[in-house]
Amino acid sequence: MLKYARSLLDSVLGRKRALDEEPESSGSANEDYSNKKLKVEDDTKMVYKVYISNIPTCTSSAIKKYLADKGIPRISKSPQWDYAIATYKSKEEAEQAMKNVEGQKFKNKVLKASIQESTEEDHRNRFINKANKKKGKKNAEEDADPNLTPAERLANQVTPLHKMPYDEQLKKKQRTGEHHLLNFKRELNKLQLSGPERHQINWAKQPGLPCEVLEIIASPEEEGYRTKCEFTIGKNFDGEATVGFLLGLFRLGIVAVLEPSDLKNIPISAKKIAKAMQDYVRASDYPVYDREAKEGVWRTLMTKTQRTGDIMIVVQIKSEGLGDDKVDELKKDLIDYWTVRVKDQDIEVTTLLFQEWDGVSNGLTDRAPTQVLYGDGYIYEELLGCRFRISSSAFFQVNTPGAELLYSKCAEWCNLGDGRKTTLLDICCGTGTIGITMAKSVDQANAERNGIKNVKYYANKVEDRLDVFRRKGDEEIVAVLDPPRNGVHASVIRAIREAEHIDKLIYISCDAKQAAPNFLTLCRPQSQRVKGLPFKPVRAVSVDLFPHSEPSELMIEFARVRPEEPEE
Ligand SMILES: C[S@@+](CC[C@H](N)C(=O)[O-])C[C@H]1O[C@@H](n2cnc3c(N)ncnc32)[C@H](O)[C@@H]1O
Repeated sequence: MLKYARSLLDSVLGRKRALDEEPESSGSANEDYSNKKLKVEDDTKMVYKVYISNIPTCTSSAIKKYLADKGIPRISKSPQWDYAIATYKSKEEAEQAMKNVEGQKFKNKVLKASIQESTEEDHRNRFINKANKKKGKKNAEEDADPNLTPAERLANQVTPLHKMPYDEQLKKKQRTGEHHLLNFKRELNKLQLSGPERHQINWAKQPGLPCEVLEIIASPEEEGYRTKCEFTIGKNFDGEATVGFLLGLFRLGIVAVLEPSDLKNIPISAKKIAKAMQDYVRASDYPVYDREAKEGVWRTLMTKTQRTGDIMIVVQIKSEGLGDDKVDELKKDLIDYWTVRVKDQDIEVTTLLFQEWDGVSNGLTDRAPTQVLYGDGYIYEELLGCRFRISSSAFFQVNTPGAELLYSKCAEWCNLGDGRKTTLLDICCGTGTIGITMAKSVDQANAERNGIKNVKYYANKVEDRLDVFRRKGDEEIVAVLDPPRNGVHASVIRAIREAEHIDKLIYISCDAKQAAPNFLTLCRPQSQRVKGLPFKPVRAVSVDLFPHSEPSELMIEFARVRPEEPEE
């Protein structure tokens, strides 16, 4: 009988998601929406930055309050900076701000102030350069190129490989996968080992790659493959309400939102929905949310557009100050818009959801409920002949045909279903796609007969159910671990090692650099702390689920190193 361990039901119930970076700026509460400083109409206009220095580091909220009292309500200040920056559009205002603080004492330090002037365009380009350097982008120079249109800059930011032919992208990703494997081997060899167990990593002493590396598996679709998109609602450089992506990093000062029309990874259906939302917001009486002033109404639009044709739309607003009647009116109008008025644009919404979020974090959040305005709050996707129900917060691979190739390869490596009694542990299973598709494809008759009843789910964090690994029957155990970006808690890897009946672990990683500590714990020689025989990598393959972007999935098969087997 196959049995599947489900570690977390968050994809069904709705749990954690990464939140955008928080802004460092403080804002005044009552500004006119039409007069935002993010509106850039003339690139030759000047910007005046007041640098206030000699501030103790790690002092953000205190200095913000202090400067606000001195008539400087908006500053940029990071805890590690010993300075703050206030930006003005007029020289007079900047000079006044400088006068207000120059020579003043804050926490026993005498503040200094100076003004730096530049054009709007220089100001913007500097932020773009900074953002790119921070991301280690090689094309930072290119992005600073004044000949690049903002749309080209956005494409470089969101899909940095978009100008590279796809076969070149694949070669690059193949090399990246191999580089991660070599690094992992290098780190393993760096361990200071003195005990007799050090021979357990003799395999890592061999030159070259630590295991067989197969040729990268390409995405079946190169463009428009992203089923899930989260768009920001803000203003473009002309101050018009726009639904798209932020150009650059907000905390570095880039606040313009650009339409996704030129982005290769966004499907036409999602672009169409974003445009329809933009039309709606532009015609609305309510302003878009300003991330700096933390005012306004329209915040985020999320779309999930599946291969089945199902469409989920989630609209997030800041409702503070609107009052219940206005919010109800707005919800009714949204329902009418998305279910009736957009029909002529060939948009057939399956379910519409709504989130009210007054907090400062950007993007959809698990800290506020999501209300279902239309439909039942779910959509469906088909994958390897199985049908999955997806909620608004569910994790589901964003490239369905690519995920099919990944999971098929995983099933091949698991090598279940040739009559042997096997238990598959699908660790961090989310919606359960890996286990369920394998149950079907591996043992079709059995799956049909049982209606995939041979599955058992544990809706917990995997680290809270380590007992599952200890359960031992007479069957073979194969484990698949498909964790979040940063891997799993070391206790999970230690528990897998201690479960000596587990001989094979297929580790799927979307960020092999972050998962490297897990690989090390899995393969390092036995010690007081890390018990159980180690594993070693036997084969690996990259699977590209994100054409035109940097990441790809790296799947590694690890096998238990048994003493009777030569480790070399
Ligand atoms: C990369 S996804 C893989 C999901 C699954 N294989 C699928 O395709 O739907 C990682 C999953 O692990 C879940 N997760 C995150 N932290 C976890 C934890 N501590 N224990 C168990 N699962 C966790 C996430 O919610 C997410 O669903």
